[in-house]
Amino acid sequence: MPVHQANGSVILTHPKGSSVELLLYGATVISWKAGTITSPEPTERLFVSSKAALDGSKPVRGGIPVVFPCFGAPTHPDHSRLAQHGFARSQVWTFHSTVMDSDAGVSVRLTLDPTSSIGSTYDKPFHLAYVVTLEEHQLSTDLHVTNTSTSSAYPPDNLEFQALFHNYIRAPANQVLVFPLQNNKYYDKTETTEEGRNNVKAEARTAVDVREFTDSVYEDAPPQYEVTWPGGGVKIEVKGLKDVVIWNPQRVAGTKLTDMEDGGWEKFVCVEPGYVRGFAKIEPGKTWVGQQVISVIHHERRTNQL
Ligand SMILES: O=P(O)(O)OC[C@H]1O[C@H](O)[C@H](O)[C@@H](O)[C@@H]1O
Repeated sequence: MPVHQANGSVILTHPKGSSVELLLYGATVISWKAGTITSPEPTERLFVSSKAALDGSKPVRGGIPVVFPCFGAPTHPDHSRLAQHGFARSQVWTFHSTVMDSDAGVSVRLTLDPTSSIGSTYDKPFHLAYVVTLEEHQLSTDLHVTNTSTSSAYPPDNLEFQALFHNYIRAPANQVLVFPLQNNKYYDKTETTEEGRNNVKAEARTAVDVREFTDSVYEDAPPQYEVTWPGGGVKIEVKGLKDVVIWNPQRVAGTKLTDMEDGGWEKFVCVEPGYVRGFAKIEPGKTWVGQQVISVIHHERRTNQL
């Protein structure tokens, strides 16, 4: 059975051996195993802290949490009562359907609609659909956000939101490079003052590393980037997700996270495609789609690109 559901989790298995596990809680992908052409044995590609809560008591520290409708602390009046990163990562989603089940790919759709629990802190009408697609060497996640308002008032009852895929890519953090982001503008959330955090910087490096505590929001990033390390890597292609956040807490911030295993920060880099600078805006009845396709890189790091 290529799509198997049990105890609040959904497991997708591809005929060529790759697999994905996601929780209905937060629609969080907690495992993606895939091989490469030269090393076909399916290998875990995501990091989940051994101290992560997987029982629905708090967002998962690892995998791919879905951030919606605000990134970080809320800054929009519609989000003012929400927690950091919004509610999508801490609500139980509904299994809607198997979208595809073939040699080309195995794909499922989860949905999230307003509930009384969500309504206590967020009252905008919305419908979310999350489609997760597994191929032999590739994982795609698509978030469809619909403004379900039926109001015909003017000005329109727009849905304004941020969205992001918080990918914890399993990798030797101190050897990771992310590129191409040279000359891209970014905001540095490790700055200690509000003024410093709001100050736009230009990325000087040919490739970005996370050997020090890093929390950078790249605005209007390219639609494709690579995350590589000696002997491995992934390529991320995006649609509708104009920004990308690169985060690694290193020891300095990692030890403050109660659900981070000791030294966990050495085992991943978060490369998070999103729409997080400003707000995506959709009119009543309209749908917005944000998509990422993560592929395993088969070649060694191409140093001539750096
Ligand atoms: O601890 P969390 O709420 O899961 O957030 C983890 C991290 O998410 C993003 O990468 C933000 O840019 C960071 O500032 C934040 O620390």
